[in-house]
Amino acid sequence: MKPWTTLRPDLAIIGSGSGNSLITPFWDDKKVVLADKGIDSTGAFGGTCLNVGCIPTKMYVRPASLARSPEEAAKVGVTLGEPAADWPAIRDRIFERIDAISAGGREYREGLENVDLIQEKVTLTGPKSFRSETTGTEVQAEQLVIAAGSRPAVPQVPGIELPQVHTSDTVMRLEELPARVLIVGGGYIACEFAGIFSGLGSEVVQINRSHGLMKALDREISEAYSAEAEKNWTVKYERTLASLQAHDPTSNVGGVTAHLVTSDGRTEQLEVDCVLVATGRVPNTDLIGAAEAGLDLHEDGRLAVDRHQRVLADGQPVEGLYAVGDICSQAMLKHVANHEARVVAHNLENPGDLRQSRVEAVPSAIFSYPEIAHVGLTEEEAAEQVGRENITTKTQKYGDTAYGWAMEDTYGIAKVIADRRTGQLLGAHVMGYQSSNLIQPLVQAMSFGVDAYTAARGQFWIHPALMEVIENALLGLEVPIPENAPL
Ligand SMILES: Cc1cc2nc3c(=O)[nH]c(=O)nc-3n(C[C@H](O)[C@H](O)[C@H](O)COP(=O)(O)OP(=O)(O)OC[C@H]3O[C@@H](n4cnc5c(N)ncnc54)[C@H](O)[C@@H]3O)c2cc1C
Ligand SMILES: NC(=O)c1ccc[n+]([C@@H]2O[C@H](COP(=O)([O-])OP(=O)(O)OC[C@H]3O[C@@H](n4cnc5c(N)ncnc54)[C@H](O)[C@@H]3O)[C@@H](O)[C@H]2O)c1
Repeated sequence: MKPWTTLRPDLAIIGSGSGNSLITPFWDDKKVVLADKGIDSTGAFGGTCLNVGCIPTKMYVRPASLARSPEEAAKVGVTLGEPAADWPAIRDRIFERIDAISAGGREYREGLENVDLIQEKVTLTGPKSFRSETTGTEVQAEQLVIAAGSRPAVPQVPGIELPQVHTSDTVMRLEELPARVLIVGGGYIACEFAGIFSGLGSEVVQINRSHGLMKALDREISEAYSAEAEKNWTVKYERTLASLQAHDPTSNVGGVTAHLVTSDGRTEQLEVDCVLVATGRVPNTDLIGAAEAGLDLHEDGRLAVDRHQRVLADGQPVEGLYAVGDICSQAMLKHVANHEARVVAHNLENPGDLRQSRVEAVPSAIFSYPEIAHVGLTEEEAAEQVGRENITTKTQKYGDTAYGWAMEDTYGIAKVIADRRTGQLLGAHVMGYQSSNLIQPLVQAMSFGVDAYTAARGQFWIHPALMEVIENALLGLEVPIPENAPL
């Protein structure tokens, strides 16, 4: 065992994902400790988004959607050749870029005189102190930010440890494109990978415990998306994974038999080459020993924070102790973590002028096939919050706009929900081509409090761009026309 060294920095951070951005020039003449154990599967620096999350997944979504071009082209009279996805080339293009960025980020931090990097797992020893058993370092910080993220939740069924079984942390580095993939789960990660693997040419079977996919979304969108997914790959509802058995237990290349159980108790078997488990993510509060350090947790294991992102202990904010990202946020989204990091960066530097993080109009997108984007309330939530009689909704089909005709689109929809008394937008849900971009004017209107009529008529919409689907959705709402409204 190494002798213990004690560091007393002005700022310590656990987590090099969103936490890494907190080391602003303000800290140049002060001492900072950054602790990160690295991504479990690769040891990489820089957290989930860069290494195993948003960025590599979307770099796979792009080739997968290009591989679908022949079906899209055929709708408008163009015949394209049979697509062939070169998985090793796609994988290497993605990770050559990402691994270099991660390595460069680590090297940069290692080279900074004012920053000590602890590249090991650390555990809290008090609200603003932690230790690394491996390096024998104890850190007692003036201010501490916990940005330790989340990890995949894996159901503990027999065979789950087989090498053919993956989470999003490992599946993107497979040697070959699997011919048959079983995807377990009906949420973000499961739906994105179902789109990727089916687009690239794998035979995909997606199973979900209940009926329908993306069930946390507006019901109309969840139903429309599920119907499209069912056309694009095999979806089996009301099934859980009971166990997995390797065909050849001594090899990690052969297939596996997945034993499923239906909700009415029947058993089924599936032969696949690879299993992706995407059944949610858990915050890493247990890994850092948050409860043992006396910090408050939500029921789902997240750290409890106030609007200034200060961590609570016994219901009270601990001065100089902050959290950002998946470890504390209900929405496990990178743009939320980034916003919280900007707020915390300000609060660390200005303890006498604390700012709050914004929780209104948080959008997100599911980059599946089709793509979905949403912001604000679902229709059910809106009806509950303001009364069903006070809401107005409009669902605009892409296919009923000029660009939708050009695309020969058959499934794209944009749904908007507003308060019919004031015209304020309450929620927006878009499914279809480029929905993650199309939704942005609605996020903007909600963020700046622009009513639906003014949002529609107070600006030009380029004709005949696909964005007209959003203009038409807004114009379809039954909302008051403000006095002197734009024409
Ligand atoms: C497959 C996938 C796709 C995604 N796609 C999107 C997307 O398209 N858009 C979007 O907005 N969001 C997406 N997300 C979510 C997004 O990646 C996360 O919300 C975001 O990366 C969280 O950042 P963070 O800083 O909270 O945590 P992380 O980036 O996970 O950083 C936490 C760091 O803390 C380290 N750590 C944990 N415990 C310890 C410890 N005890 N000691 C030392 N170090 C420790 C970890 O190793 C890790 O490096 C996706 C997530 C996944 C998994
Ligand atoms: N594009 C994006 O923004 C993006 C992409 C990926 C992930 N993420 C973030 O990461 C989070 C985690 O993603 P996720 O897809 O793992 O979680 P999720 O919460 O979106 O979906 C989890 C799914 O697993 C199912 N499930 C849970 N426990 C199960 C069990 N024991 N057996 C069978 N099924 C089970 C749930 O019913 C649900 O369908 C998301 O909530 C999101 O915040 C965002």
